[in-house]
Amino acid sequence: MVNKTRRDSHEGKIIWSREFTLFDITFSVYLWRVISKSIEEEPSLLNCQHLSTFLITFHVQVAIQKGSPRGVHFRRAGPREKIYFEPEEVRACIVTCGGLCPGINTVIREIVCGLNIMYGVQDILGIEGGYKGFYSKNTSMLTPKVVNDIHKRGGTFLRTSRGGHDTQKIVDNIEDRGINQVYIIGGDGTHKGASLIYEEVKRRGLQVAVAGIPKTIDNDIAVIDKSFGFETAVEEAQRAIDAAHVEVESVENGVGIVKLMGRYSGFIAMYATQASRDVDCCLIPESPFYLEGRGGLFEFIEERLKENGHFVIVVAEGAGQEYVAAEGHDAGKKDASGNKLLLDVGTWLSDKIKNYFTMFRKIAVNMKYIDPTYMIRAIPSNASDNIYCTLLAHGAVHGAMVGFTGFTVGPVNSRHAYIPIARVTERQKTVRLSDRMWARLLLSTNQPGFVASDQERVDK
Ligand SMILES: Nc1ncnc2c1ncn2[C@@H]1O[C@H](COP(=O)(O)OP(=O)(O)OP(=O)(O)O)[C@@H](O)[C@H]1O
Ligand SMILES: O=P(O)(O)OC[C@H]1O[C@](O)(CO)[C@@H](O)[C@@H]1O
Ligand SMILES: [Mg+2]
Repeated sequence: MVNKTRRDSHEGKIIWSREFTLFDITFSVYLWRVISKSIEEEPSLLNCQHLSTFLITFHVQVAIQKGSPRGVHFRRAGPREKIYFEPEEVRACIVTCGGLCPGINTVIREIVCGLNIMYGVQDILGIEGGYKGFYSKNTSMLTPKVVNDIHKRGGTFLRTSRGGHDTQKIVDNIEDRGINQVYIIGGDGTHKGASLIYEEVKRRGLQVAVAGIPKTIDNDIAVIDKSFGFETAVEEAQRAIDAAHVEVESVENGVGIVKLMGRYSGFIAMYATQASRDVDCCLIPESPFYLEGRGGLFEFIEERLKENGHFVIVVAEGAGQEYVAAEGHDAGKKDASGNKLLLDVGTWLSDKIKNYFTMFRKIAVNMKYIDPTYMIRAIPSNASDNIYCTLLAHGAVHGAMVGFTGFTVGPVNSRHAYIPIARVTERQKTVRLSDRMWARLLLSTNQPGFVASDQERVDK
């Protein structure tokens, strides 16, 4: 399927087996001059001598990210005519870090099968238990047979962890084990770690490809259109919302709350609300809200209870953290990776609504609080995420085999591309309140915009 490279061992350089014609070279130089003006973002190469080859196909191989005046261009993901690594010389490893997400096992499976079946790579190691597994655990051998059924299970076959990223120890280990391709599946934190590994590998002059595969159920990774597992999560969230709706419409003054994941980004809550149509109000971290007074949540609940007899709220776990913290709950705790541990906005909101209606409005509300967060995160990916995971894994494999390094993969404006890791770690993706999706949500729920001033809130 691919032309292999020839190794010029005495100089430690890689040269292509096919000689370029003068036309190829002239054309490449011409293309380079024209195209380089518009290339802003490209992944690093393990060896600069590859450049002319890439240029020949480059003009049809870019994906463009909106958001800057000229757009930012990334190389298209996919197989290339020539590869950098001799398959029999590849020793690859795969590691999974951070929280769970539907589809991780599919990505692991497809990296293994992609390497083995498309390129004939035999030597693939599984790093157990996240970054710390590089230096504290034994590795396991991964073959298509070993990973054959794992996509049917949730979680990660390789296990995961937070914390424990020690760049020196990890790269020592990569060097000691003779690993030359590192596949890292994880979220923003994991990619920050991957970036440090890539820098250290480069500093030591190792010919090791470092490839990231973005994973986060929160869909908060910048640049890419969406992250894998997100669709599965939105679909599974419907079951919890349906249950809340059934419960509250079966009783008098039923108020249901469903808490969904989303630390700083309310994508799951926003999409699950839109999909369901049984939700009266969606609260996300990006959109401030308030409870009391004119235009507040309590007023809205009371109106809807009078109108429909029940009310369903979807709240993202990161929403309203400042209110919960203001009530004396300890907000300073962090997990092993340094992420802030969130306070439980679901139980806080439940108590607030119950107290307000029973004590101040003398209305007996029937509260039903559902927290399906881990149930949603632990399931296997649905059909469309499974296909998506396959594209990501194969994209990463093609990129590493061709000699790219320090990159992550993902769709940019629907085109799978190679994105320099630094691009996805510089910011987190959040819901833009000025975007059409949020406007559609407001139209469908007709919830308050929570924009009244303090004065307007009290002017009844
Ligand atoms: N700034 C950083 N530098 C180096 N390593 C980091 C950094 N932040 C996180 N890591 C490492 O990355 C791994 C995963 O990080 P984290 O727990 O934040 O999850 P994540 O990758 O962001 O995924 P998710 O948010 O979806 O759970 C951990 O092992 C952690 O030590
Ligand atoms: O409890 P854990 O496993 O640390 O993970 C919880 C966090 O992980 C995430 O799912 C991100 O992976 C967040 O939405 C959530 O706050
Ligand atoms: Mg994270």
